[in-house]
Amino acid sequence: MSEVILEVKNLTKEYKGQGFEVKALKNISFKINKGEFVVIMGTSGSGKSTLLNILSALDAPSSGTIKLNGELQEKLFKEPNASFYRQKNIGFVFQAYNLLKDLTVEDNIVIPLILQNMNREMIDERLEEILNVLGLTKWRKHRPTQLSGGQQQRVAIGRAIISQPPIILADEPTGNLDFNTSNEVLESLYEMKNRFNQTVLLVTHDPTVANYGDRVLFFHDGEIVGEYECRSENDLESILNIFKKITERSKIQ
Ligand SMILES: Nc1ncnc2c1ncn2[C@@H]1O[C@H](COP(=O)(O)OP(=O)(O)OP(=O)(O)O)[C@@H](O)[C@H]1O
Repeated sequence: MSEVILEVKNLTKEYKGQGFEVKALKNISFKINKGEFVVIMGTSGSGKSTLLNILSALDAPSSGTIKLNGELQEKLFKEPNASFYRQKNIGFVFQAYNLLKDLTVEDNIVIPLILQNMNREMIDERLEEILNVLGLTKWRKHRPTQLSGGQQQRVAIGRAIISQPPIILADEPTGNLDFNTSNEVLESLYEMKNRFNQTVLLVTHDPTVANYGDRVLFFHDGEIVGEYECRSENDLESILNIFKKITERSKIQ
């Protein structure tokens, strides 16, 4: 039976201010199994960033629970618990790469293991494998400014995966890349997830990107309004159709 890595239950988030109240997440529930690549695809303002912020412990939910690796994350939203939780549990891949510009490719990739005080021999062993799978061996001594956008994002993927965290959260990881580079980066991410049985949750508004997932959850107006199991590379049309229906419905409302 598949092992559940992340379980989100009845999650809500309300933002209240002077004269406004927004329900950014309305009773969201879903599960992700170990090794699954799940994509959250949604219209603008559907609550994708809100969800990622909560899963990263950058923001607290109004109600609901998050279980990661079988552990209920109750006291999560208070520093220093939040930083510790992030370091232990989450690999991040951002749209803007967020690499340290003064460090080489290899030093950027090993940061999470240095923070964990792993011994150098083990670090080097993992580093070689990651550089190899990501095709970055040749660039290992380069600094981020000496790399293309696609190469920088592959470094960020290496950094996210090297500690094999329970989950990788990827926020529009190919938003700054052209179509071909975007596909290359997503193929790298997919290959890495297969190699290490890594669980990935990726957020996007782009159907082509969503097509790389094993499963797509469709978000609209703070709710999960659809789900699609990807079976082959020909899923793009189905994903597009579902997304079109969702956006058309939102125009009617
Ligand atoms: N700090 C905040 N204060 C008030 N409202 C907020 C805040 N952050 C988000 N919202 C509102 O919550 C809703 C969901 O926003 P969110 O940023 O999660 O959407 P999104 O799906 O990530 O959108 P996009 O794809 O455009 O980035 C929106 O209506 C937004 O205006």
